[in-house]
Amino acid sequence: MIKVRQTVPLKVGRSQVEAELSSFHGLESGKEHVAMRFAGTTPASGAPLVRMHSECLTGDVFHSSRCDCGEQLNEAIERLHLSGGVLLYLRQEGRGIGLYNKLDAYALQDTGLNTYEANVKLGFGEDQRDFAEAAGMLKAMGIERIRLITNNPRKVKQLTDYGIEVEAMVHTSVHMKPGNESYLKTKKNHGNHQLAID
Ligand SMILES: Nc1nc2c(ncn2[C@@H]2O[C@H](COP(=O)(O)OP(=O)(O)OP(=O)(O)O)[C@@H](O)[C@H]2O)c(=O)[nH]1
Ligand SMILES: [Zn+2]
Repeated sequence: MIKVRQTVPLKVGRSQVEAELSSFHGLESGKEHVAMRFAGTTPASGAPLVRMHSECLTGDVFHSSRCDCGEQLNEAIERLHLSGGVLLYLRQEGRGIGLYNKLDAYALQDTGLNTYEANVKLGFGEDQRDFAEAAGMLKAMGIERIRLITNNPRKVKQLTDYGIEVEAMVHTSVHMKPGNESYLKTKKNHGNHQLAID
């Protein structure tokens, strides 16, 4: 049974907005997933807005050109600051394969494989993430109905299967930049991400 362990106030994001950071007991993976709750300046009525973000050290921290993760994280923090809601920051680097393996996958992508093929070539699944613990974290916070910020239908399906009602999928903007165009196109064409690109 997952329970909230500790909650502390802090300021986050580029605009240093107020949030509450929570850690958890009972995460079987042993990963240090956290949740950040935002009060919102003009909270909307209805189910709370949630962003379930998988860790990407290269994108979130170093603003790597290869992906859109850091931009999506910043966008989510800004939206949650306005509307209120929760950010789950999940320590599932590289779609669950870890940082070192993700770097191997990047090296393979430089030889012509796409992001999914590179995972498979390394002996992993295309996407190894499981969102059971994320669903448990939401329930521990008393949240069972949400609007989810994502373009990824797999996240919606998994949360639904784990007993969270996803009332709406709230898409992020497309964060295309030199270096991540084929990554985004592959997410759309192979991963069925709902991205408004050709
Ligand atoms: N294996 C692998 N992982 C990657 C690659 N590029 C980004 N990632 C990881 O993909 C994950 C992206 O997470 P999210 O942004 O939460 O999810 P998403 O599946 O892109 O879906 P959205 O909710 O629409 O953003 C992070 O863990 C990144 O580290 C890659 O080329 N290979
Ligand atoms: Zn990334």
